[in-house]
Amino acid sequence: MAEQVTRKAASECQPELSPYECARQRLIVALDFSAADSALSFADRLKDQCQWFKIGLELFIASGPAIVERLVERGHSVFLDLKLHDIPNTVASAVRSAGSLGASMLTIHASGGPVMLAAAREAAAKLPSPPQLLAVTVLTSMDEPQLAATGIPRSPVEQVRLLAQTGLDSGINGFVCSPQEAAALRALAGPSATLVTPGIRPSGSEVGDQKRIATPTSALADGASYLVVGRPITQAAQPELAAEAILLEIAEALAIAPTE
Ligand SMILES: O=c1ccn([C@@H]2O[C@H](COP(=O)(O)O)[C@@H](O)[C@H]2O)c(=O)[nH]1
Repeated sequence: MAEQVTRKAASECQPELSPYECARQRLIVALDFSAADSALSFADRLKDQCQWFKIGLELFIASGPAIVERLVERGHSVFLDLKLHDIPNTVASAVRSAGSLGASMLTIHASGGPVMLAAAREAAAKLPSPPQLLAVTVLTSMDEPQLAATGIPRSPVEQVRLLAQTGLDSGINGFVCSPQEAAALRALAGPSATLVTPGIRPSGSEVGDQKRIATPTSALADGASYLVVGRPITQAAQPELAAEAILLEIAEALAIAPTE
């Protein structure tokens, strides 16, 4: 195979980095805004603190693919959270299109099944500089009754394990799960897997529509590679202070118990 560089940032930090620098590499801020200008000015406010930004469906649909390039141009790493879920041929084509934009990570739904996952992996593998594919297991807004309502008679952790095993069997080694399943998924997937956890809530912050949450400290202790935080930072009265408090909590957790 031709030499290929995956645009994945290392989830473990180099030993020479301080815990604070390492924290900067492991926090992903969700830019859930409805316009490019608001997202970019918010990213500029946090530019000295945050390396990673997540672009989700709201921003991507409102502002188009150019938003990825504009964040990358500013020196940021981009997690493109499009949660692709369609027939294998369509997902493979979407991976080819999205994978050329410059994002470092791209999501697909694990529940699309093994054929779809393998098609996505094969499409990514042919790109000159592919993003790391992350398979979304069970959305952090789902609990057991919500799963049951969609015909899934399992607990979230059982369903996360099942979908992650499907991902692993299809050659995918990165997953989105809630911090409550991080320990189980780390045990299943091993130390080299990338575990990205939304549903992060610092103590005392509003939960909103999330169902399976944990603090930054707990998520890291359980083996999360990256922590995704949206509203606790974007909706804070002083986002810089909110981001700083989370970075300090991550840095402290890493200093006490390096997780990788
Ligand atoms: O299971 C999932 C997958 C993705 N997300 C996304 O992460 C952020 C979380 O934002 P908060 O404001 O911190 O709740 C958001 O963009 C979701 O689309 C998720 O929450 N859960």
